[in-house]
Amino acid sequence: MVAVYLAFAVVILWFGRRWILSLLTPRSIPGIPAYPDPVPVLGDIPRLAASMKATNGFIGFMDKVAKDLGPIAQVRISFLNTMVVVTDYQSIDNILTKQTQHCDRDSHTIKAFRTILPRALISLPTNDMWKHHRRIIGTAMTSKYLSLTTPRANESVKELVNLWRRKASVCEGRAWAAEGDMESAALDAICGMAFGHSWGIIPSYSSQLVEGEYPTGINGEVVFDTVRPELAESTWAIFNSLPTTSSFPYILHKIRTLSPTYRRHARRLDRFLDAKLADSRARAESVGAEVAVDVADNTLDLMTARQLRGDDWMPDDEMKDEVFQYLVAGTETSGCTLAWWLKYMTNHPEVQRKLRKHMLEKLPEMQDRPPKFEDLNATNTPYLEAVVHETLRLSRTAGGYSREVTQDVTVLGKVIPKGCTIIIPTVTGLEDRSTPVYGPDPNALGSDSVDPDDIAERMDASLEVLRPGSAKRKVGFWKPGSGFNFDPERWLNEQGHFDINAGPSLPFSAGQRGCFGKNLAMLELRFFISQLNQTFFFAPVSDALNSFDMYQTVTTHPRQCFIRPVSWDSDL
Ligand code: HEM
Repeated sequence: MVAVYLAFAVVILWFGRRWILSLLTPRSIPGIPAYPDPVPVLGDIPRLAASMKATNGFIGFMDKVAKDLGPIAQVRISFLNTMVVVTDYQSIDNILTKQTQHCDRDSHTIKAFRTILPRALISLPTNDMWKHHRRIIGTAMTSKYLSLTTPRANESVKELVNLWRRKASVCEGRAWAAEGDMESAALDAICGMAFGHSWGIIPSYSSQLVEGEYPTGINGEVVFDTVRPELAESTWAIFNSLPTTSSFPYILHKIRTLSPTYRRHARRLDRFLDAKLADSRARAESVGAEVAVDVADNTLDLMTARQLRGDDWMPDDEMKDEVFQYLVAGTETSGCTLAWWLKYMTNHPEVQRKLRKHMLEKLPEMQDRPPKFEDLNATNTPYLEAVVHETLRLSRTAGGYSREVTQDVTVLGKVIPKGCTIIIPTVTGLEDRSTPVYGPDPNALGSDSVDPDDIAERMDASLEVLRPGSAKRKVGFWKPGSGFNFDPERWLNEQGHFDINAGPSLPFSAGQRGCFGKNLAMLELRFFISQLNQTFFFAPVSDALNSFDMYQTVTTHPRQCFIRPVSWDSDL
Protein backbone atom coordinates (compact mmCIF):
# COMPACT_ATOMS: atom_id res chain seq x y z
CA MET A 1 0.00 0.00 0.00
CA VAL A 2 2.84 2.37 0.96
CA ALA A 3 4.45 1.70 -2.41
CA VAL A 4 1.22 2.73 -4.18
CA TYR A 5 1.09 6.02 -2.23
CA LEU A 6 4.76 6.65 -2.97
CA ALA A 7 4.29 5.97 -6.66
CA PHE A 8 1.27 8.28 -6.66
CA ALA A 9 3.29 11.05 -4.97
CA VAL A 10 6.13 10.68 -7.47
CA VAL A 11 3.68 10.99 -10.38
CA ILE A 12 2.08 14.12 -8.84
CA LEU A 13 5.52 15.66 -8.24
CA TRP A 14 6.63 14.86 -11.76
CA PHE A 15 3.60 16.33 -13.49
CA GLY A 16 3.29 19.21 -11.04
CA ARG A 17 6.99 20.08 -11.06
CA ARG A 18 6.55 23.28 -13.06
CA TRP A 19 3.80 24.48 -10.77
CA ILE A 20 5.81 23.62 -7.63
CA LEU A 21 8.85 25.38 -9.07
CA SER A 22 6.77 28.45 -9.88
CA LEU A 23 5.55 28.54 -6.27
CA LEU A 24 9.10 28.32 -4.96
CA THR A 25 10.60 30.79 -7.40
CA PRO A 26 8.14 33.48 -8.49
CA ARG A 27 8.86 34.92 -11.93
CA SER A 28 11.53 37.56 -12.30
CA ILE A 29 10.78 40.72 -14.29
CA PRO A 30 13.76 41.77 -16.42
CA GLY A 31 15.09 45.28 -15.88
CA ILE A 32 13.53 45.91 -12.47
CA PRO A 33 15.89 45.94 -9.47
CA ALA A 34 15.11 43.05 -7.15
CA TYR A 35 15.22 42.32 -3.47
CA PRO A 36 16.14 39.88 -2.12
CA ASP A 37 18.69 38.88 -4.69
CA PRO A 38 18.86 35.92 -5.30
CA VAL A 39 15.24 34.89 -5.01
CA PRO A 40 14.42 33.50 -1.58
CA VAL A 41 13.47 29.89 -1.80
CA LEU A 42 12.69 28.13 1.44
CA GLY A 43 16.18 28.51 2.90
CA ASP A 44 16.05 32.31 2.66
CA ILE A 45 12.75 32.69 4.45
CA PRO A 46 14.32 33.19 7.92
CA ARG A 47 16.50 35.99 6.46
CA LEU A 48 13.45 37.59 4.92
CA ALA A 49 11.47 37.24 8.16
CA ALA A 50 14.33 38.92 10.03
CA SER A 51 14.34 41.83 7.53
CA MET A 52 10.57 42.25 7.94
CA LYS A 53 10.88 42.21 11.72
CA ALA A 54 13.67 44.77 11.63
CA THR A 55 11.57 47.07 9.45
CA ASN A 56 8.41 46.86 11.60
CA GLY A 57 6.37 44.51 9.40
CA PHE A 58 5.38 44.11 5.79
CA ILE A 59 4.79 47.77 4.91
CA GLY A 60 7.98 48.90 6.67
CA PHE A 61 9.82 46.29 4.63
CA MET A 62 8.27 47.58 1.39
CA ASP A 63 9.29 51.14 2.41
CA LYS A 64 12.85 49.92 2.83
CA VAL A 65 12.85 48.13 -0.51
CA ALA A 66 11.69 51.35 -2.19
CA LYS A 67 14.26 53.39 -0.33
CA ASP A 68 17.09 51.07 -1.40
CA LEU A 69 16.07 50.25 -4.92
CA GLY A 70 14.30 53.34 -6.20
CA PRO A 71 10.88 54.17 -7.64
CA ILE A 72 10.27 50.69 -9.05
CA ALA A 73 11.52 47.49 -7.45
CA GLN A 74 10.50 43.84 -7.34
CA VAL A 75 10.24 41.49 -4.39
CA ARG A 76 10.07 37.75 -5.03
CA ILE A 77 9.05 35.56 -2.17
CA SER A 78 8.25 31.87 -2.46
CA PHE A 79 4.51 31.08 -2.52
CA LEU A 80 3.55 34.66 -3.39
CA ASN A 81 3.09 36.47 -6.71
CA THR A 82 5.99 38.64 -7.73
CA MET A 83 5.42 41.99 -6.03
CA VAL A 84 6.38 45.24 -7.74
CA VAL A 85 6.82 48.14 -5.33
CA VAL A 86 6.07 51.47 -7.02
CA THR A 87 6.85 54.74 -5.24
CA ASP A 88 6.96 57.23 -8.10
CA TYR A 89 3.99 59.54 -7.58
CA GLN A 90 3.20 60.10 -11.25
CA SER A 91 3.20 56.37 -11.99
CA ILE A 92 1.05 55.61 -8.94
CA ASP A 93 -1.52 58.14 -10.04
CA ASN A 94 -1.48 56.60 -13.50
CA ILE A 95 -1.93 53.03 -12.18
CA LEU A 96 -4.79 54.00 -9.88
CA THR A 97 -6.72 56.32 -12.12
CA LYS A 98 -5.91 55.43 -15.74
CA GLN A 99 -4.80 51.79 -15.85
CA THR A 100 -7.97 50.43 -14.29
CA GLN A 101 -8.45 47.94 -17.15
CA HIS A 102 -5.04 46.48 -16.33
CA CYS A 103 -5.02 46.67 -12.54
CA ASP A 104 -7.76 45.59 -10.13
CA ARG A 105 -8.24 45.04 -6.40
CA ASP A 106 -5.76 42.29 -5.52
CA SER A 107 -7.01 38.82 -4.75
CA HIS A 108 -5.33 38.60 -1.33
CA THR A 109 -7.28 41.65 -0.06
CA ILE A 110 -10.47 40.24 -1.58
CA LYS A 111 -9.97 36.85 0.09
CA ALA A 112 -9.19 38.43 3.46
CA PHE A 113 -12.19 40.81 3.53
CA ARG A 114 -14.54 38.22 2.04
CA THR A 115 -14.28 36.22 5.27
CA ILE A 116 -16.30 38.83 7.18
CA LEU A 117 -17.93 40.81 4.34
CA PRO A 118 -18.75 38.32 1.59
CA ARG A 119 -20.68 40.74 -0.63
CA ALA A 120 -19.52 44.29 0.01
CA LEU A 121 -17.55 46.72 -2.17
CA ILE A 122 -14.23 46.09 -0.49
CA SER A 123 -14.27 42.34 -1.18
CA LEU A 124 -15.47 42.41 -4.79
CA PRO A 125 -13.39 42.60 -7.95
CA THR A 126 -14.50 45.42 -10.27
CA ASN A 127 -17.37 43.41 -11.77
CA ASP A 128 -21.08 44.02 -12.40
CA MET A 129 -21.99 43.35 -8.78
CA TRP A 130 -19.42 45.93 -7.60
CA LYS A 131 -20.79 48.49 -10.07
CA HIS A 132 -24.38 47.81 -8.96
CA HIS A 133 -23.49 48.22 -5.25
CA ARG A 134 -21.47 51.30 -5.98
CA ARG A 135 -24.34 52.90 -7.90
CA ILE A 136 -26.77 52.31 -5.05
CA ILE A 137 -24.67 53.38 -2.09
CA GLY A 138 -22.63 55.99 -3.97
CA THR A 139 -25.44 58.49 -3.35
CA ALA A 140 -24.66 58.31 0.37
CA MET A 141 -21.34 60.11 -0.28
CA THR A 142 -22.91 63.11 -2.02
CA SER A 143 -22.98 66.49 -0.26
CA LYS A 144 -26.76 66.30 0.12
CA TYR A 145 -26.68 63.08 2.17
CA LEU A 146 -23.53 63.95 4.06
CA SER A 147 -25.10 67.22 5.06
CA LEU A 148 -28.15 65.35 6.44
CA THR A 149 -25.92 63.03 8.48
CA THR A 150 -23.76 65.82 9.93
CA PRO A 151 -25.81 66.15 13.16
CA ARG A 152 -24.82 62.55 13.99
CA ALA A 153 -21.13 63.43 13.79
CA ASN A 154 -21.72 66.49 15.97
CA GLU A 155 -23.54 64.41 18.60
CA SER A 156 -20.56 62.04 18.80
CA VAL A 157 -18.12 64.95 19.21
CA LYS A 158 -20.27 66.43 21.98
CA GLU A 159 -20.38 63.11 23.84
CA LEU A 160 -16.61 62.74 23.55
CA VAL A 161 -16.09 66.27 24.89
CA ASN A 162 -18.31 65.43 27.91
CA LEU A 163 -16.39 62.22 28.57
CA TRP A 164 -12.99 63.95 28.37
CA ARG A 165 -14.13 66.78 30.64
CA ARG A 166 -15.08 64.19 33.25
CA LYS A 167 -11.88 62.21 32.75
CA ALA A 168 -9.82 65.41 33.03
CA SER A 169 -11.45 66.21 36.35
CA VAL A 170 -10.69 62.69 37.64
CA CYS A 171 -7.09 62.84 36.37
CA GLU A 172 -6.22 66.27 37.83
CA GLY A 173 -3.55 67.06 35.27
CA ARG A 174 -2.32 63.50 34.71
CA ALA A 175 -2.49 61.88 31.24
CA TRP A 176 -4.56 58.95 29.98
CA ALA A 177 -4.56 56.78 26.85
CA ALA A 178 -6.94 58.21 24.25
CA GLU A 179 -6.91 55.99 21.16
CA GLY A 180 -9.64 53.67 22.51
CA ASP A 181 -11.93 56.66 23.15
CA MET A 182 -11.16 58.05 19.71
CA GLU A 183 -12.03 54.78 17.96
CA SER A 184 -15.20 54.39 20.01
CA ALA A 185 -16.28 57.94 19.15
CA ALA A 186 -15.57 57.22 15.47
CA LEU A 187 -17.69 54.05 15.71
CA ASP A 188 -20.54 55.97 17.36
CA ALA A 189 -20.40 58.57 14.57
CA ILE A 190 -20.23 56.00 11.79
CA CYS A 191 -23.17 53.99 13.23
CA GLY A 192 -25.21 57.19 13.21
CA MET A 193 -24.36 57.70 9.56
CA ALA A 194 -24.81 54.04 8.58
CA PHE A 195 -28.15 53.27 10.24
CA GLY A 196 -29.39 56.35 11.99
CA HIS A 197 -28.29 56.15 15.59
CA SER A 198 -25.11 55.70 17.53
CA TRP A 199 -24.45 52.73 19.79
CA GLY A 200 -23.83 55.13 22.65
CA ILE A 201 -20.37 53.72 23.42
CA ILE A 202 -19.00 57.05 24.62
CA PRO A 203 -22.05 57.85 26.80
CA SER A 204 -21.69 54.35 28.24
CA TYR A 205 -18.03 55.08 29.15
CA SER A 206 -19.18 58.32 30.81
CA SER A 207 -21.79 56.50 32.85
CA GLN A 208 -19.16 54.03 34.08
CA LEU A 209 -16.92 56.78 35.46
CA VAL A 210 -17.11 57.13 39.22
CA GLU A 211 -15.57 59.67 41.53
CA GLY A 212 -12.49 58.38 43.32
CA GLU A 213 -9.17 56.76 42.62
CA TYR A 214 -8.20 54.97 39.40
CA PRO A 215 -5.06 52.86 39.09
CA THR A 216 -1.86 54.54 37.87
CA GLY A 217 0.24 52.98 35.07
CA ILE A 218 4.03 52.61 35.13
CA ASN A 219 4.58 56.04 33.56
CA GLY A 220 2.21 57.94 35.82
CA GLU A 221 -0.82 57.77 33.49
CA VAL A 222 -4.31 57.13 34.82
CA VAL A 223 -5.76 53.79 33.72
CA PHE A 224 -9.51 53.67 33.12
CA ASP A 225 -11.18 50.29 33.14
CA THR A 226 -14.39 51.05 31.26
CA VAL A 227 -15.97 48.23 29.24
CA ARG A 228 -17.65 48.42 25.86
CA PRO A 229 -21.37 47.85 25.37
CA GLU A 230 -22.22 44.41 23.90
CA LEU A 231 -22.78 45.43 20.28
CA ALA A 232 -19.52 47.36 20.19
CA GLU A 233 -17.71 44.40 21.76
CA SER A 234 -19.10 42.10 19.06
CA THR A 235 -18.09 44.52 16.31
CA TRP A 236 -14.51 44.59 17.58
CA ALA A 237 -14.44 40.82 17.87
CA ILE A 238 -15.40 40.53 14.20
CA PHE A 239 -12.91 43.28 13.15
CA ASN A 240 -10.14 41.50 14.99
CA SER A 241 -10.87 38.22 13.26
CA LEU A 242 -9.96 39.75 9.88
CA PRO A 243 -7.10 37.56 8.58
CA THR A 244 -5.23 40.23 6.61
CA THR A 245 -1.73 38.95 7.21
CA SER A 246 -2.34 35.25 6.63
CA SER A 247 -1.46 33.52 3.35
CA PHE A 248 -4.48 31.27 3.89
CA PRO A 249 -7.15 33.70 5.09
CA TYR A 250 -10.11 31.43 4.38
CA ILE A 251 -8.78 28.49 6.39
CA LEU A 252 -7.63 30.68 9.28
CA HIS A 253 -10.99 32.39 9.47
CA LYS A 254 -12.91 29.11 9.23
CA ILE A 255 -10.98 27.90 12.27
CA ARG A 256 -11.84 31.10 14.16
CA THR A 257 -15.52 30.73 13.36
CA LEU A 258 -15.56 27.37 15.17
CA SER A 259 -15.24 29.18 18.48
CA PRO A 260 -18.57 29.59 20.34
CA THR A 261 -17.52 33.13 21.34
CA TYR A 262 -17.04 34.15 17.72
CA ARG A 263 -20.39 32.65 16.77
CA ARG A 264 -22.13 34.48 19.63
CA HIS A 265 -20.71 37.82 18.45
CA ALA A 266 -21.62 37.14 14.81
CA ARG A 267 -25.20 36.14 15.75
CA ARG A 268 -25.65 39.24 17.89
CA LEU A 269 -24.62 41.53 15.04
CA ASP A 270 -26.71 39.66 12.54
CA ARG A 271 -29.82 39.95 14.72
CA PHE A 272 -29.14 43.66 15.17
CA LEU A 273 -28.79 44.26 11.43
CA ASP A 274 -31.98 42.25 10.70
CA ALA A 275 -33.91 44.38 13.17
CA LYS A 276 -32.51 47.62 11.73
CA LEU A 277 -33.39 46.53 8.23
CA ALA A 278 -36.97 45.70 9.27
CA ASP A 279 -37.33 49.13 11.00
CA SER A 280 -35.95 50.91 8.01
CA ARG A 281 -38.27 49.10 5.62
CA ALA A 282 -41.33 49.81 7.80
CA ARG A 283 -40.40 53.51 7.90
CA ALA A 284 -40.03 53.68 4.14
CA GLU A 285 -43.35 51.88 3.57
CA SER A 286 -45.15 54.23 5.91
CA VAL A 287 -44.18 57.39 3.99
CA GLY A 288 -43.91 55.93 0.50
CA ALA A 289 -40.79 55.23 -1.58
CA GLU A 290 -40.39 58.68 -3.15
CA VAL A 291 -40.57 60.59 0.12
CA ALA A 292 -38.40 57.97 1.84
CA VAL A 293 -35.61 58.43 -0.72
CA ASP A 294 -35.77 62.17 -0.20
CA VAL A 295 -35.68 62.22 3.59
CA ALA A 296 -33.23 59.34 4.17
CA ASP A 297 -30.54 60.57 6.56
CA ASN A 298 -28.54 57.36 6.82
CA THR A 299 -27.26 54.80 4.33
CA LEU A 300 -29.53 51.93 5.34
CA ASP A 301 -32.66 54.10 4.96
CA LEU A 302 -31.39 55.26 1.60
CA MET A 303 -30.84 51.69 0.36
CA THR A 304 -34.20 50.36 1.60
CA ALA A 305 -36.05 53.36 0.14
CA ARG A 306 -34.42 52.84 -3.23
CA GLN A 307 -35.17 49.13 -3.03
CA LEU A 308 -38.83 49.96 -2.35
CA ARG A 309 -38.93 52.40 -5.25
CA GLY A 310 -38.00 49.39 -7.38
CA ASP A 311 -35.23 51.04 -9.40
CA ASP A 312 -32.30 49.69 -7.45
CA TRP A 313 -32.94 46.33 -5.90
CA MET A 314 -30.33 44.72 -3.67
CA PRO A 315 -30.84 41.49 -1.66
CA ASP A 316 -31.08 41.93 2.12
CA ASP A 317 -27.81 40.08 2.81
CA GLU A 318 -25.93 42.41 0.49
CA MET A 319 -27.46 45.48 2.13
CA LYS A 320 -26.42 44.18 5.54
CA ASP A 321 -22.87 43.59 4.30
CA GLU A 322 -22.69 47.09 2.84
CA VAL A 323 -23.82 48.70 6.09
CA PHE A 324 -21.52 46.58 8.23
CA GLN A 325 -18.70 47.51 5.85
CA TYR A 326 -19.11 51.14 6.98
CA LEU A 327 -18.21 50.02 10.48
CA VAL A 328 -15.32 47.78 9.39
CA ALA A 329 -13.77 50.23 6.92
CA GLY A 330 -14.63 53.46 8.73
CA THR A 331 -13.92 52.96 12.42
CA GLU A 332 -10.31 51.97 12.90
CA THR A 333 -9.20 54.18 9.98
CA SER A 334 -10.85 57.36 11.26
CA GLY A 335 -10.15 56.63 14.95
CA CYS A 336 -6.51 55.90 14.29
CA THR A 337 -6.03 59.04 12.16
CA LEU A 338 -7.57 61.14 14.94
CA ALA A 339 -5.28 59.44 17.48
CA TRP A 340 -2.27 60.57 15.41
CA TRP A 341 -3.75 64.07 15.25
CA LEU A 342 -3.86 64.14 19.08
CA LYS A 343 -0.18 63.26 19.15
CA TYR A 344 0.75 65.95 16.64
CA MET A 345 -1.24 68.52 18.64
CA THR A 346 0.35 67.50 21.94
CA ASN A 347 3.73 68.10 20.31
CA HIS A 348 2.78 71.27 18.39
CA PRO A 349 1.14 73.80 20.70
CA GLU A 350 1.73 76.52 18.08
CA VAL A 351 -0.49 74.64 15.59
CA GLN A 352 -3.25 74.26 18.19
CA ARG A 353 -3.17 78.01 18.88
CA LYS A 354 -3.13 78.93 15.23
CA LEU A 355 -6.00 76.58 14.40
CA ARG A 356 -8.13 77.94 17.24
CA LYS A 357 -7.53 81.52 16.16
CA HIS A 358 -8.26 80.62 12.54
CA MET A 359 -11.58 78.99 13.44
CA LEU A 360 -12.61 81.90 15.67
CA GLU A 361 -11.92 84.31 12.82
CA LYS A 362 -13.47 82.25 10.03
CA LEU A 363 -16.43 80.86 11.92
CA PRO A 364 -17.27 82.92 15.00
CA GLU A 365 -20.76 81.30 14.99
CA MET A 366 -19.08 78.12 16.30
CA GLN A 367 -19.13 79.76 19.75
CA ASP A 368 -22.92 79.38 19.78
CA ARG A 369 -23.69 76.38 17.58
CA PRO A 370 -21.96 73.33 16.12
CA PRO A 371 -20.64 73.74 12.57
CA LYS A 372 -22.81 72.82 9.58
CA PHE A 373 -21.66 70.70 6.66
CA GLU A 374 -21.15 73.71 4.39
CA ASP A 375 -19.13 75.63 7.00
CA LEU A 376 -16.01 73.47 6.91
CA ASN A 377 -14.16 73.11 3.62
CA ALA A 378 -10.94 74.07 1.85
CA THR A 379 -12.26 77.50 0.83
CA ASN A 380 -13.91 78.61 4.09
CA THR A 381 -11.42 77.13 6.55
CA PRO A 382 -8.12 76.55 4.69
CA TYR A 383 -5.92 76.15 7.77
CA LEU A 384 -8.25 73.46 9.18
CA GLU A 385 -8.05 71.73 5.80
CA ALA A 386 -4.25 71.94 5.92
CA VAL A 387 -4.17 70.40 9.42
CA VAL A 388 -6.47 67.55 8.31
CA HIS A 389 -4.43 66.80 5.17
CA GLU A 390 -1.13 67.03 7.02
CA THR A 391 -2.43 64.56 9.62
CA LEU A 392 -3.54 62.16 6.90
CA ARG A 393 -0.22 62.48 5.03
CA LEU A 394 2.03 61.92 8.00
CA SER A 395 0.06 59.35 9.98
CA ARG A 396 -0.04 56.89 7.08
CA THR A 397 -3.17 55.26 8.49
CA ALA A 398 -3.14 53.00 5.44
CA GLY A 399 0.52 51.99 5.22
CA GLY A 400 -0.07 51.01 1.59
CA TYR A 401 -2.42 49.32 -0.83
CA SER A 402 -2.12 47.01 -3.78
CA ARG A 403 -3.39 46.12 -7.23
CA GLU A 404 -3.33 42.85 -9.11
CA VAL A 405 -2.12 43.12 -12.70
CA THR A 406 -4.90 41.63 -14.85
CA GLN A 407 -3.29 42.52 -18.21
CA ASP A 408 0.37 43.38 -18.84
CA VAL A 409 0.98 46.98 -17.91
CA THR A 410 3.93 49.32 -18.47
CA VAL A 411 5.23 51.30 -15.50
CA LEU A 412 8.30 53.53 -15.79
CA GLY A 413 9.12 51.86 -19.09
CA LYS A 414 9.08 48.32 -17.61
CA VAL A 415 6.46 45.75 -18.56
CA ILE A 416 4.82 44.22 -15.50
CA PRO A 417 3.23 40.95 -16.55
CA LYS A 418 -0.28 39.76 -15.74
CA GLY A 419 -0.46 37.99 -12.38
CA CYS A 420 2.00 40.24 -10.52
CA THR A 421 0.93 42.37 -7.58
CA ILE A 422 1.71 46.08 -7.50
CA ILE A 423 2.35 47.39 -3.98
CA ILE A 424 1.96 51.12 -3.34
CA PRO A 425 3.39 52.15 0.04
CA THR A 426 2.09 55.54 1.20
CA VAL A 427 5.66 56.52 2.13
CA THR A 428 5.60 58.43 -1.18
CA GLY A 429 3.80 61.20 0.73
CA LEU A 430 6.76 61.48 3.11
CA GLU A 431 9.78 60.87 1.00
CA ASP A 432 9.05 61.07 -2.68
CA ARG A 433 11.26 58.55 -4.51
CA SER A 434 10.90 60.45 -7.74
CA THR A 435 12.23 63.70 -6.28
CA PRO A 436 15.28 64.34 -8.48
CA VAL A 437 17.50 65.16 -5.50
CA TYR A 438 16.59 62.01 -3.61
CA GLY A 439 19.62 59.84 -2.97
CA PRO A 440 20.11 56.20 -1.95
CA ASP A 441 20.63 55.26 1.69
CA PRO A 442 23.79 53.12 1.91
CA ASN A 443 22.76 51.70 5.30
CA ALA A 444 19.42 50.42 4.15
CA LEU A 445 18.57 46.72 4.26
CA GLY A 446 22.00 45.82 5.62
CA SER A 447 25.30 45.94 3.80
CA ASP A 448 25.35 42.19 3.26
CA SER A 449 22.22 42.26 1.13
CA VAL A 450 22.69 45.20 -1.22
CA ASP A 451 25.81 46.92 -2.48
CA PRO A 452 25.41 50.73 -2.14
CA ASP A 453 27.16 51.41 -5.47
CA ASP A 454 24.86 48.96 -7.11
CA ILE A 455 21.85 50.73 -5.59
CA ALA A 456 23.01 54.12 -6.85
CA GLU A 457 23.46 52.73 -10.32
CA ARG A 458 20.09 51.00 -10.34
CA MET A 459 18.30 54.06 -9.00
CA ASP A 460 19.86 56.26 -11.61
CA ALA A 461 18.79 53.80 -14.26
CA SER A 462 15.22 53.83 -12.94
CA LEU A 463 15.06 57.60 -12.74
CA GLU A 464 16.53 57.85 -16.21
CA VAL A 465 13.32 56.31 -17.52
CA LEU A 466 11.34 58.93 -15.66
CA ARG A 467 12.94 62.06 -16.99
CA PRO A 468 12.85 62.12 -20.77
CA GLY A 469 9.49 63.03 -22.21
CA SER A 470 7.58 62.16 -19.03
CA ALA A 471 4.18 63.87 -18.69
CA LYS A 472 4.20 67.02 -16.60
CA ARG A 473 3.62 66.08 -13.01
CA LYS A 474 0.41 67.51 -11.61
CA VAL A 475 1.53 67.75 -7.98
CA GLY A 476 4.55 69.57 -6.61
CA PHE A 477 7.44 68.18 -4.57
CA TRP A 478 7.85 68.50 -0.83
CA LYS A 479 11.02 70.30 0.17
CA PRO A 480 13.75 67.60 0.33
CA GLY A 481 14.20 66.27 3.84
CA SER A 482 11.01 67.92 5.14
CA GLY A 483 8.64 65.02 4.58
CA PHE A 484 8.77 63.60 8.11
CA ASN A 485 7.88 66.92 9.81
CA PHE A 486 4.36 67.86 10.85
CA ASP A 487 3.91 71.16 9.04
CA PRO A 488 0.38 72.13 7.90
CA GLU A 489 1.79 75.27 6.21
CA ARG A 490 3.16 73.09 3.39
CA TRP A 491 -0.43 72.86 2.06
CA LEU A 492 -0.96 76.63 1.86
CA ASN A 493 0.18 78.91 -0.94
CA GLU A 494 1.47 82.46 -0.49
CA GLN A 495 -2.05 83.86 -0.30
CA GLY A 496 -2.92 81.37 2.44
CA HIS A 497 -5.16 79.32 0.11
CA PHE A 498 -5.25 75.55 0.50
CA ASP A 499 -3.55 73.75 -2.40
CA ILE A 500 -4.45 70.07 -2.75
CA ASN A 501 -1.65 69.66 -5.32
CA ALA A 502 1.08 71.18 -3.16
CA GLY A 503 2.87 67.82 -2.91
CA PRO A 504 2.32 64.06 -2.97
CA SER A 505 -0.03 62.35 -0.52
CA LEU A 506 -2.51 59.58 -1.27
CA PRO A 507 -4.00 58.52 2.09
CA PHE A 508 -7.27 57.37 0.52
CA SER A 509 -5.67 55.96 -2.65
CA ALA A 510 -7.39 57.17 -5.84
CA GLY A 511 -9.41 56.10 -8.87
CA GLN A 512 -12.48 53.90 -8.96
CA ARG A 513 -11.18 51.49 -6.29
CA GLY A 514 -9.91 54.23 -4.01
CA CYS A 515 -11.57 54.78 -0.63
CA PHE A 516 -15.34 54.81 -1.04
CA GLY A 517 -15.81 56.60 2.30
CA LYS A 518 -13.34 59.43 1.67
CA ASN A 519 -15.95 62.21 1.82
CA LEU A 520 -17.44 60.79 5.00
CA ALA A 521 -13.99 60.39 6.56
CA MET A 522 -13.09 64.00 5.66
CA LEU A 523 -16.36 65.18 7.21
CA GLU A 524 -15.60 63.29 10.44
CA LEU A 525 -12.02 64.56 10.61
CA ARG A 526 -13.04 68.19 10.02
CA PHE A 527 -15.83 68.04 12.60
CA PHE A 528 -13.87 66.22 15.30
CA ILE A 529 -10.68 68.25 14.85
CA SER A 530 -12.33 71.69 14.68
CA GLN A 531 -14.52 71.12 17.74
CA LEU A 532 -11.97 69.32 19.92
CA ASN A 533 -9.52 72.12 19.14
CA GLN A 534 -12.05 74.79 20.12
CA THR A 535 -12.76 73.04 23.43
CA PHE A 536 -9.39 71.77 24.61
CA PHE A 537 -5.75 72.65 24.61
CA PHE A 538 -3.80 69.36 24.53
CA ALA A 539 -1.04 69.99 27.05
CA PRO A 540 2.35 68.26 26.58
CA VAL A 541 2.84 64.80 28.10
CA SER A 542 6.01 63.38 29.65
CA ASP A 543 8.68 61.84 27.38
CA ALA A 544 7.85 58.38 28.71
CA LEU A 545 4.34 58.74 27.25
CA ASN A 546 5.33 60.45 24.04
CA SER A 547 6.89 57.77 21.83
CA PHE A 548 6.24 57.97 18.09
CA ASP A 549 6.74 54.21 17.60
CA MET A 550 4.01 52.58 15.59
CA TYR A 551 2.52 49.15 15.00
CA GLN A 552 0.37 47.77 12.22
CA THR A 553 -2.93 45.96 12.11
CA VAL A 554 -5.08 46.84 9.11
CA THR A 555 -4.01 50.42 9.89
CA THR A 556 -0.89 52.02 11.33
CA HIS A 557 -1.38 52.84 15.03
CA PRO A 558 0.72 54.92 17.39
CA ARG A 559 2.04 52.74 20.23
CA GLN A 560 1.36 55.57 22.63
CA CYS A 561 -1.43 58.12 22.38
CA PHE A 562 -1.68 59.91 25.72
CA ILE A 563 -3.45 63.19 26.29
CA ARG A 564 -3.85 65.87 28.96
CA PRO A 565 -6.67 68.04 27.67
CA VAL A 566 -7.15 71.27 29.59
CA SER A 567 -9.45 74.21 28.96
CA TRP A 568 -7.95 77.05 26.92
CA ASP A 569 -7.88 79.44 29.86
CA SER A 570 -6.18 76.93 32.16
CA ASP A 571 -2.67 77.80 33.34
CA LEU A 572 -1.45 74.17 33.19
C1 HEM B 1 -9.18 58.38 7.62
C2 HEM B 1 -10.02 57.48 7.24
C3 HEM B 1 -9.86 56.54 6.08
C4 HEM B 1 -8.74 56.20 5.36
C5 HEM B 1 -7.31 56.71 5.55
C6 HEM B 1 -9.16 55.24 4.36
C7 HEM B 1 -8.31 54.67 3.42
C8 HEM B 1 -8.71 53.72 2.50
C9 HEM B 1 -7.82 53.08 1.57
C10 HEM B 1 -6.34 53.37 1.43
C11 HEM B 1 -8.55 52.20 0.86
C12 HEM B 1 -8.02 51.22 -0.19
C13 HEM B 1 -8.10 51.82 -1.54
C14 HEM B 1 -7.36 51.04 -2.60
O1 HEM B 1 -7.16 49.83 -2.51
O2 HEM B 1 -6.98 51.70 -3.55
C15 HEM B 1 -9.92 52.28 1.31
C16 HEM B 1 -10.97 51.55 0.79
C17 HEM B 1 -12.27 51.65 1.25
N1 HEM B 1 -12.73 52.48 2.24
FE1 HEM B 1 -11.66 53.82 3.29
N2 HEM B 1 -10.50 55.01 4.49
C18 HEM B 1 -10.97 55.79 5.52
C19 HEM B 1 -12.28 55.89 5.96
C20 HEM B 1 -13.35 55.22 5.43
C21 HEM B 1 -14.71 55.39 5.87
C22 HEM B 1 -15.21 56.36 6.94
C23 HEM B 1 -15.47 54.52 5.14
C24 HEM B 1 -16.95 54.39 5.30
C25 HEM B 1 -17.81 54.10 4.43
C26 HEM B 1 -14.57 53.83 4.21
C27 HEM B 1 -14.93 52.88 3.29
C28 HEM B 1 -14.08 52.26 2.39
C29 HEM B 1 -14.52 51.25 1.44
C30 HEM B 1 -15.94 50.72 1.28
C31 HEM B 1 -13.39 50.88 0.71
C32 HEM B 1 -13.33 49.87 -0.43
C33 HEM B 1 -13.74 50.54 -1.74
C34 HEM B 1 -13.78 49.59 -2.92
O3 HEM B 1 -13.19 48.54 -2.84
O4 HEM B 1 -14.39 49.92 -3.93
N3 HEM B 1 -13.29 54.28 4.42
N4 HEM B 1 -9.99 53.22 2.33
